Amino acid sequence: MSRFTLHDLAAIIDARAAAGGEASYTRKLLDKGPSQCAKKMGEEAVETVIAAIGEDRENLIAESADLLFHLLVLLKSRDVRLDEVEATLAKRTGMSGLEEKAARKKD
Ligand SMILES: N=c1c2ncn([C@@H]3O[C@H](COP(=O)(O)OP(=O)(O)OP(=O)(O)O)[C@@H](O)[C@H]3O)c2ncn1[C@@H]1O[C@H](COP(=O)(O)O)[C@@H](O)[C@H]1O
Repeated sequence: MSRFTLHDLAAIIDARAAAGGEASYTRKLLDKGPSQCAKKMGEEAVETVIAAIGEDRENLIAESADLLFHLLVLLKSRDVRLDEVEATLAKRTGMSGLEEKAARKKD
């Protein structure tokens, strides 16, 4: 079985966004606009933090899945593609986190 990736999930989100009329969770959330998508992603981020602090490994995995899904929906709501985020990450490879932070402060 081939590996399911975030790109596969982003493609499903694209398809739901393009599908006319029929109700889907993704489409309903996108129809509420970027602010609601951001609010929902914020909730999922908090739930992920709580799961991490609670040391419940299975819950952390489940909440992380919710968080990544809602991040992709949020990016879609602002027409940002996953590969654009990946390109930014790629530019940072070979640079330490501390160097990256210093470089950002100069911008
Ligand atoms: N990966 C996900 C996924 N992860 C989480 N969720 C939904 O995100 C919601 C999480 O919200 P909460 O945990 O806060 O629960 P809730 O109370 O039901 O949410 P709200 O009513 O507050 O919005 C739940 O309704 C989950 O079902 C997801 N919904 C969809 N997907 C993927 O998107 C595809 C398309 O889904 P639809 O758009 O529903 O067809 C699916 O096949 C999946 O691959």
